[in-house]
Amino acid sequence: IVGGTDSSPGEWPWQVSLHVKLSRQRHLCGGSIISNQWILTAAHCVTSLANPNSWRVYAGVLKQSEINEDTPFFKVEEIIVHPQYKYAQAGYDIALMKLAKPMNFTDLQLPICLPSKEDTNIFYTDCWVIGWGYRKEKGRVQDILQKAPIPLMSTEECQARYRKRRIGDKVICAGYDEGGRDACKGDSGGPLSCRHEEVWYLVGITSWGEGCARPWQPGVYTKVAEYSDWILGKTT
Ligand SMILES: COC(=O)Nc1ccc(-c2nc(CNC(=O)CCc3cc(Cl)ccc3N3C=NNN3)[nH]c2Cl)cc1
Repeated sequence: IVGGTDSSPGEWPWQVSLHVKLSRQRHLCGGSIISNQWILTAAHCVTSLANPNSWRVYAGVLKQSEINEDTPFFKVEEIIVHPQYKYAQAGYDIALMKLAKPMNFTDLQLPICLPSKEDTNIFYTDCWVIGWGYRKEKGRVQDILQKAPIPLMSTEECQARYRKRRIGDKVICAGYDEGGRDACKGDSGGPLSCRHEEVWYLVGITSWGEGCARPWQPGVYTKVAEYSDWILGKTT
């Protein structure tokens, strides 16, 4: 996250850190708890590593330094990538991870609400992007979970800023025309969380952008409300 600040313990209890363990282990992406057995993340996070056994899901953590060989994690039983996904800029950048065992909810690990598909007309005004990603384009993964408030942008405004790309209605853009606050490398798969009438909703999944926090280059997020049928169909 560029231009963010440290989060507090339990501030974003739905945020998870997705680690990959091959020879070494490292944070690869963010993700969101949507039920006691399902994590929602970005397809581009998992297509490189389709083997569920390579993944470790860490919930209830604020700092990456809390994670060591003794830290409990959730194993992944199944990974479901959206069938129309090709690459992030083409959309459908959404995937589900089924945990091998259901988690117990605690103050530090709780699900976030999915927006309903009728939600596409709610104008969210209190949205935050969260993650352990870089604070600048040539940076490194951060220890303390970062948060930044980001205003949503209309599809028309977003298309005007990304002239060479097709910005469809299944993505949502968020950013500042002056730049300065944005997601960055290592944040993808994580939530764009919006609070509406005291309830937090998973409005977007961090997907792509042209650089990080550049002027006129907003972040592009998978619009979760457009996928509620797909999510419910796969998880119930
Ligand atoms: C010790 O462990 C490690 O070092 N781990 C580690 C893990 C992951 C990565 C990593 N992840 C990605 C995937 N893309 C994103 O995360 C954000 C994309 C994005 C989304 C929005 Cl909305 C806005 C802007 C951008 N944007 C554009 N340019 N940069 N960011 N790329 C790389 Cl590199 C690097 C290191």
